[in-house]
Amino acid sequence: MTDDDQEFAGDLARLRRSIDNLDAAMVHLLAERFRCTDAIGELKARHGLESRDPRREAAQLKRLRILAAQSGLDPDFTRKLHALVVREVITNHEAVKFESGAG
Ligand SMILES: C=C(O[C@@H]1C=C(C(=O)O)C=C[C@H]1O)C(=O)O
Repeated sequence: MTDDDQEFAGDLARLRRSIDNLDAAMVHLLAERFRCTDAIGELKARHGLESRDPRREAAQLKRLRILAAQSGLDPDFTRKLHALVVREVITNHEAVKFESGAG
């Protein structure tokens, strides 16, 4: 192995260790977020509120677009990620509503 090969292998391993740490953090952050949205789903079902809150989502998207631009993340990717997460949250809320007999 040349010095260049060794440097490459070291860089790749170091970067992949960071990615593994970041993936673990993302899983923990998402788990915590779903714990909060599950609790909100229970509250909404109990109080007869709609699962979806378009005004809240619009405010989140506005804020996320700014944060993405500030941190160098593609704002469109941020929008797609938000849509994916919220879609899952709404599915969970609808299930809770149905199970509670409010659906
Ligand atoms: C969690 C809520 O319910 C829905 C899910 C949202 C989210 O995942 O952030 C935001 C708005 C709602 O459409 C909420 O109203 O806060």
